[in-house]
Amino acid sequence: MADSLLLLDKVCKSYAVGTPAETQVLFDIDLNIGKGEFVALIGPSGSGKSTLLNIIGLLDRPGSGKLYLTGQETSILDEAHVTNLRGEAIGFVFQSHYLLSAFTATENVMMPMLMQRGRPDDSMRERAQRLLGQVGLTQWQNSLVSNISGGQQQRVAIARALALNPPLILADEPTGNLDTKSADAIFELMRKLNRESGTTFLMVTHNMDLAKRCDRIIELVDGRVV
Ligand SMILES: Nc1ncnc2c1ncn2[C@@H]1O[C@H](COP(=O)(O)OP(=O)(O)OP(=O)(O)O)[C@@H](O)[C@H]1O
Repeated sequence: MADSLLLLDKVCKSYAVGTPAETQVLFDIDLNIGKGEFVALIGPSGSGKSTLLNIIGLLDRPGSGKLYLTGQETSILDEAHVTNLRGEAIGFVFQSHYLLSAFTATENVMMPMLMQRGRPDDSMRERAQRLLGQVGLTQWQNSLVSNISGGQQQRVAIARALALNPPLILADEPTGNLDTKSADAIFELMRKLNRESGTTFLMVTHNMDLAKRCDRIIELVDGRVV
């Protein structure tokens, strides 16, 4: 396998810990994802995919077990360092893309750079426009995102996820709201970016046709990798 980018060692997670409603949803998850891989995460509704993605995305902490990202053991990091690592190492693409509809495509893609560096400059705008070119949106770069199609909005979300050049992109049902043709185009775009730039992708999907076209499928059932 290629160099490891993400390593999970016996990760467990429970909700409502310490209450009568305590429920364990992840059981001893071991996972090793190499640099440059494109991995699908599948499983029935309620199997723990979003919980696992939140833990890998450093939005939630495991109850027990260890998570290494870019070689760093994350459980020993304080909140400030976790936030930094999340910003540097991970780009997020969601089914509802959470774009700012009153802003242009370029402004949306500039947003992570702005949050990192504080004030806008020409190099940010140029990088945002270059990324929009990579996702096929050059002619829409000055459009308000409220004025473009769902598929185009998802392309903006992908460009935004790439803004800080993270080694890992986490995509939660990125094609869930799209028709078959647009879903296929978005998947092929992510595959192309993965091949060209070596960015690692972990994609949660219910679409088996797309999952089969990934390098590897990880299946969760009742909180366990099967
Ligand atoms: N914040 C929470 N508090 C309590 N239980 C939760 C919480 N979030 C999720 N769960 C429970 O954990 C289990 C796993 O949920 P999760 O959302 O991770 O599954 P999923 O595989 O992503 O499902 P889907 O495909 O429907 O999104 C479910 O039984 C869910 O009800």
